[in-house]
Formats: sequence, structure tokens, C-alpha cells
Amino acid sequence: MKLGFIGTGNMASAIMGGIISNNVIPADEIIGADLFAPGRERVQKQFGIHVTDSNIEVAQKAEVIILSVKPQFYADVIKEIAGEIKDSQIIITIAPGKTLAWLEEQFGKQVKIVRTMPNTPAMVGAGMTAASPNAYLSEEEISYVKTLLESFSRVEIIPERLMDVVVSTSGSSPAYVFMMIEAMADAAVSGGMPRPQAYQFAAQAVLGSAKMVLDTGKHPGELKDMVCSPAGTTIEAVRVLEERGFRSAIIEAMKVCEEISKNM
Ligand SMILES: NC(=O)C1=CN([C@@H]2O[C@H](COP(=O)(O)OP(=O)(O)OC[C@H]3O[C@@H](n4cnc5c(N)ncnc54)[C@H](O)[C@@H]3O)[C@@H](O)[C@H]2O)C=CC1
Ligand SMILES: O=C(O)[C@@H]1CCC=N1
Repeated sequence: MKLGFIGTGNMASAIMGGIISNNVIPADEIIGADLFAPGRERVQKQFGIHVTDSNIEVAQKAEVIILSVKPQFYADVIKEIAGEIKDSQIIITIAPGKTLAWLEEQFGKQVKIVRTMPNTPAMVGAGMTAASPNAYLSEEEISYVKTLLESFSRVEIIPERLMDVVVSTSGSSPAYVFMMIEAMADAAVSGGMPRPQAYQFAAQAVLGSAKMVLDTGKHPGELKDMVCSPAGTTIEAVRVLEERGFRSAIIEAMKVCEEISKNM
């Protein structure tokens, strides 16, 4: 097996979806373990991967293993599989707060580990992933992992100290963006637009705006100014958003998210 997942929940499914639909690794070379039978059956049906109730089986069979359980279960899962991990295998972690130093200590031996922070847009091949490899991976292995991650996301290799900032900026932020799209759609419905159309208008506006930031390289403030016609509609919306603390709410929420990640 080329790739194994321990935990086949939301984030693992998003990654599987991206990897399989982009034909990077075929489903029959992917294995996933989960304690929860319906969770295993769901990914088997949806993606056609092999499933098992044994984390050990994944540890014995997969070349690259993604630890996709919640941070609280990391210590137990590592304890369970550590004895099976060979020099050639690579462990990818996706949990906030679990540092390379902590992970190495849990394994209790030299293991190749790449600490990453992905996000659920991986499911549609539009993820953003940060990665910090430990000292035991060769340049070739780092490049292999990067290629794997690039099959479902943009990838940046970052210094590990930035990982908590990444959690709030791209790991968790899809949730805030979905909330904004939901709120925008509610306003559109209130203005008389049918709900399915409202989601389409709101989501496409968010997608297009994000694409403008990435494709033009222009400052977001400049792009905002381009929308605000003098004495127009937008500047009045901007005024109300400022009055209600829109930017400050986002900054403060993200600082809390970063702090929680640090202490997880
Ligand atoms: N959901 C997201 O947007 C993101 C999640 N992550 C990280 O991904 C990891 C998983 O999160 P989610 O997928 O959201 O959670 P989830 O709850 O959807 O999935 C976790 C899965 O692990 C299984 N599980 C629990 N204990 C297990 C064990 N001992 N052995 C095998 N399977 C076990 C559960 O049954 C569940 O299916 C977490 O560490 C989270 O921080 C990282 C980035 C984004
Ligand atoms: O909420 C969480 O803890 C995970 C980490 C980043 C996104 N979801």
C-alpha cells in the first residue's frame, strides 16, 4: 500500500478525495483504519479504498501513513503503532499543537515525520497545506511528500514555529468563510433571492475575490477600493462592517484559534 490513514473522518476523507480524483494514488493502493465501523464503510463506499479496524495493519502495510485522528488520540495511536514503524516509512501528522519534538518523543526512536496542517478544501483539489519535515527525511523524501500534498492543495514548507498561525489562517478558516457565505446567502434570501441561487452568488463572489488576490498579487485593500465606487453602494456596506467590528472580530477569533492550537 502506498498510503495509509489512521482515522477516516472528515479531514482524511477530504485528502482521499483529492488524491484519488487527481489520480495520484489509485484507491486500491490506499488503506484506512477507523475504530468506528460506519466511518470505515463510508470511505470504502465513497472512494473504494481498503479498510480495516486495525491501526497495526495500516502501520505494517503503508509506505506513508497519515495520522488523521483527533489530537487527543495521538499519544494512544502512536503508542499502538510505534513498534511497527520501519526506517523506510514516513508519518504525516495533521493535528494542531503536536510538535515534531513531542511526536519524536512519543515514537521513542528515529522516525521520519512531516508535521502538516491541511484544510478541507483539499476535497475539491483547492486545499492549502503547510508542512514541516523533521531531520530524518532526505531531500528526495521531502519532495515526494510535497508532490503528494500538492495533489490536493498548494503547499508551503514552513518553519515549524509558524504552524499555529497556519491553523488559524488556513486550517480553521474555511469554517469562518462558510459562515460568511451562509450569512451572505441569508441576506440575499431576505432580499427575495431563492436560496440555492443565493449560495451560488455568494460562493462565486468569495471564490472570485480569493482568485483576484492570488492571481493579481495586488494588495487586498487596493482590490477593495476598486469595488467601492464614490458615493456608491459598497462603501456604505464597508462603513457598516467597520462600525460592527468586522475586521477586529476576525483578528480576535484567529488569535484565540492560534492560542488554542499552541496549547493543544
Ligand atoms: N476537519 C478539518 O477541517 C481539519 C482537521 N484537521 C485535523 O485532522 C484530524 C482529524 O480531524 P477530523 O477529520 O475533523 O475528525 P473526525 O472526528 O471527523 O475524524 C477522526 C476519525 O478518527 C477515528 N478514530 C478515533 N480514535 C481512533 C483510533 N484510536 N484509531 C483509529 N481511528 C480512530 C474516529 O472514529 C473518526 O472517524 C484532527 O487531528 C484535526 O485536528 C486538520 C486540519 C483541518
Ligand atoms: O478544529 C480543529 O481543531 C481542526 C484543526 C484545524 C481545523 N480543524
